[in-house]
Amino acid sequence: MSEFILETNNLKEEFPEKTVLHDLSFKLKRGTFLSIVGENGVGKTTLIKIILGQLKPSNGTVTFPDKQENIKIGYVPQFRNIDDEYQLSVKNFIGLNFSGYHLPWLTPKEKLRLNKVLQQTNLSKLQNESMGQASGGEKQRAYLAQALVNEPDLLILDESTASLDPVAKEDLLNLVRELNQKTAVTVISVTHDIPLAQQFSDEYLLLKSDGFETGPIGQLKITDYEGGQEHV
Ligand SMILES: Nc1ncnc2c1ncn2[C@@H]1O[C@H](COP(=O)(O)OP(=O)(O)OP(=O)(O)O)[C@@H](O)[C@H]1O
Repeated sequence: MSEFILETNNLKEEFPEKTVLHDLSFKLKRGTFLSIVGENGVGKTTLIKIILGQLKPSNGTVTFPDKQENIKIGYVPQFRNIDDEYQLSVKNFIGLNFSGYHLPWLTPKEKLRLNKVLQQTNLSKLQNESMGQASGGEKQRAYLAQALVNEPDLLILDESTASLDPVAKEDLLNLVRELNQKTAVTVISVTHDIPLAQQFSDEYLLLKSDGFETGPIGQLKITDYEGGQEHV
């Protein structure tokens, strides 16, 4: 198994109005918690879409040294509220994401996995509650649990804590960090919250309008971030 889960080489995305990602090359070590930061519009979500294979870069490549088909990716979206009337239980909501989900019941193996993920995300007690009645932080933990059911090698959080209150933000990231340290799942977190990135990550990737910077999180200075504090 390679030491690296993915690497990008000279990535560039040319949109009609704008070019983002300027010969972006970096290697991500397995087990790392990487925060991707940068101003609005510098290409953070574009990079995630390229990694997920949803968008083809205009130039450059993303490669998975251990072959793409062997790498499972879990994705946690930005928080979106779910209608109060949404009746699906927390447990069934999480189960929706099992790959090969096509039966109205779960296999014994899937049930075991679901119970483990419910425990890992502190949702066991809430499993039979309806998603509509869960708090914002609980809903977001359910999205995290959905991303975890297929035992991903790489977990991608795309501004997943934005719109949560400060306590729920920290709870979610504490959980992700614990999973990262216990199970060695690699984490990529896109965020505008520099203090939280500094608290929870190992490495950073700062995208800029004309380039990028990467290194250990201790080297990321708030002043490096164009716009600084006003975006925190
Ligand atoms: N499909 C597209 N066609 C044309 N332009 C696009 C497309 N997707 C993104 N862009 C433009 O590319 C730039 C980068 O978008 P992207 O969503 O990757 O930025 P971001 O860094 O994630 O921003 P934010 O912090 O606001 O979420 C933006 O100016 C956006 O308008």
